[in-house]
Amino acid sequence: MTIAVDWVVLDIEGTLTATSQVHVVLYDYARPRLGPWIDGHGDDPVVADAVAQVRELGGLSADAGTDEIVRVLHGWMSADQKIAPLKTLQGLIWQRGYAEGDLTTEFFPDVAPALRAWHAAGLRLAVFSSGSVAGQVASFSRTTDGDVTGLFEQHFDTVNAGPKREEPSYRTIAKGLDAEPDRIVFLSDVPAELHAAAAAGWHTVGLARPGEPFGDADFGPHQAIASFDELTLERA
Ligand SMILES: CSCCC(=O)C(=O)COP(=O)(O)O
Ligand SMILES: [Mg+2]
Repeated sequence: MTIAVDWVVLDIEGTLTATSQVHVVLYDYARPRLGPWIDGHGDDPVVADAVAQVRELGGLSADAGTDEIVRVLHGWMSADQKIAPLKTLQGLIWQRGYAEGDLTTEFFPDVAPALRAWHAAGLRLAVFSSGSVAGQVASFSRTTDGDVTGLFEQHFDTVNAGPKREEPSYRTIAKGLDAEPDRIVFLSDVPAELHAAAAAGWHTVGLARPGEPFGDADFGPHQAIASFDELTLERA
């Protein structure tokens, strides 16, 4: 499959990394650290704002303590609800984890060679993930394929773009990239995300990676591939 575009926008979980990299490695790392992080960073306005959002969205009282907040956050993680204040707090914890060498991102084997080839061919790379921008950048800074942060020009999350399954988020990103929608391709493992991107006029490619949650999914009108090796991208 060959597609000619200027921008390649990539999802992370299920597209660049195995789902277990997020749900097991990263979630297990964040889980016991949420409470201590909240207690240790009460002066950080980002943390204070996230905590206030957890109280509101989690139906807690305004004076709910850290234990109650952590219980809500753990519940969201168990249900894999990618709610913005949870992603913000996780991102801060992961940022520290990568900086201290506790965490390393493992990409699928086809990913780093493809990213480097597309970048070398003049394609511009960006990310759209539910993971916070801080978490995205940190996770690219220390991978089994080295530091790949320099390959990416822009990062989008549910805070600066919006929900991944809603068309307006993709219009916001296209504006941020200063690109016409038909000059952008979105790569994701989640059909509902691809539907939203296609509704905004983007090219779409589904990742049906064997053994992943969406490995056998019905990608409908979207072309589906099992590996980046099956995809040729050219600069428009
Ligand atoms: C270090 S970013 C981790 C990714 C993450 O937290 C996540 O929820 C992945 O969601 P995606 O939208 O990339 O499927
Ligand atoms: Mg995904």
